[in-house]
Amino acid sequence: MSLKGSLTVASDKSITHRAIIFSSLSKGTTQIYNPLLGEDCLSTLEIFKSFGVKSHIENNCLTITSPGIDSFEIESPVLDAKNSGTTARLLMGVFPYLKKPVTLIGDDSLSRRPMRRVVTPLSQMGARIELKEEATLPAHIFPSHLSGISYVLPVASAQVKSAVMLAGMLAKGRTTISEPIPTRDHTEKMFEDFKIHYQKLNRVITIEGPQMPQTPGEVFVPGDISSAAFFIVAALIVPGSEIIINNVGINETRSGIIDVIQSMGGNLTLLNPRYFGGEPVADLKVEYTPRLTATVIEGELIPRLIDEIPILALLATRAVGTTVIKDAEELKVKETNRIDVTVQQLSSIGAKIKATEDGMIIEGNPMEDFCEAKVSSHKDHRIAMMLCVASLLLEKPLVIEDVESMNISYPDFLQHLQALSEN
Ligand SMILES: O=C(O)C1=C[C@@H](OP(=O)(O)O)[C@@H](O)[C@H](O)C1
Ligand SMILES: C=C(OP(=O)(O)O)C(=O)O
Repeated sequence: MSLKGSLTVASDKSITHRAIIFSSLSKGTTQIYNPLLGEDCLSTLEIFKSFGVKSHIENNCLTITSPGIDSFEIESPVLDAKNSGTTARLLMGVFPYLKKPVTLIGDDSLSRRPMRRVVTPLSQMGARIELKEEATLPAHIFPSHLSGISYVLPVASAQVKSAVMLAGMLAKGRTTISEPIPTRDHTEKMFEDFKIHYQKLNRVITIEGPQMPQTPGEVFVPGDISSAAFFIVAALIVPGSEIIINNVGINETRSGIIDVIQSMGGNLTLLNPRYFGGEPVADLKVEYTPRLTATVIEGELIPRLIDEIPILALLATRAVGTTVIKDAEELKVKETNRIDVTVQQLSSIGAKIKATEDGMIIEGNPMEDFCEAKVSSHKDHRIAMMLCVASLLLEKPLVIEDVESMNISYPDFLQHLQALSEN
């Protein structure tokens, strides 16, 4: 069954988290238009609501009214980031500034993910944060006076960069952060929107603190390229498909998937490029491509498409030749070990895919049929949606265990897929 028609995918998760954080830290009212109301962003919102921030959702607009960070009331000291790494890591940069100690917890998956990467720079700034021995949540975070530091990011992580940027904004003195490999720059853009002065020169960010964010009144969130990725790949591999995805963010730090698809010979065209709320966007036209060619995905490309690797692995199974994905060891510390889970799930339906230390190797063949199998998302939203797209290539749909994990980033995914299939 081919996919036809146009759609607007889920709004950007990374930008919505940051819009909620900055709106909550600044005094006054901010209207966030087109927010993502997926479970992860709601985890961020719930934490700020527990501090006395008020919110209201109407007509695709989230209105946040905050007394400002200096007037937060800490009613409950236990704060739950649930499944969201972005919530946990970015907010660790803010919590040492609070007037009372708090404990940050998460669900089973988040409680396995590494937190030392944020605690190390924050401790150097003077934060007192106690983690479990394994360097994971729960984290006990005590009120601390922070001072600026110079820090070179040892991992290419926008979450670590953003935690240090937020702490640097609230700290006394100069913070410099060097980023050897560029990562998504939505926090930098939000700094500009909320009037935080900083400099970025040759991958080095400098902030003079303390500074308090000031609301611009309105923030606009574009469509999420990481969510669009599932429909892009679906249209490329399901015969007869032709779709248009409206208003997708194509920020250079996120658009690695576009480069990869172009290098594979995929029929993907960017229409009407423009700006939407300070972020570059375009409408993406995608058509079925019978002959895709294998590629290599590595190096500086990896952070520009890190969350798209499970769905790109599926795409590679339909391309002619051997696709190699390397330098992607960060995938092992996402909601699941996404190298192992992607390889297990795609192998079980007949794909020729092998895990390596830092990625995977995929022998693609557009002619080979997938077979029925018992598959599971392992409670990872990106794996759930990747398996839904794989299912389009089978006669009988796959039964996917824990498919509802897609509510983390894309609650309307199945309705959107259904609507395109009916056209
Ligand atoms: O900053 C962000 O919004 C994100 C950064 C990335 O994580 P890392 O910083 O751990 O690479 C990404 O995988 C995650 O989905 C969202
Ligand atoms: C890794 C992800 O998110 P987070 O780190 O915020 O849990 C993701 O959305 O794929």
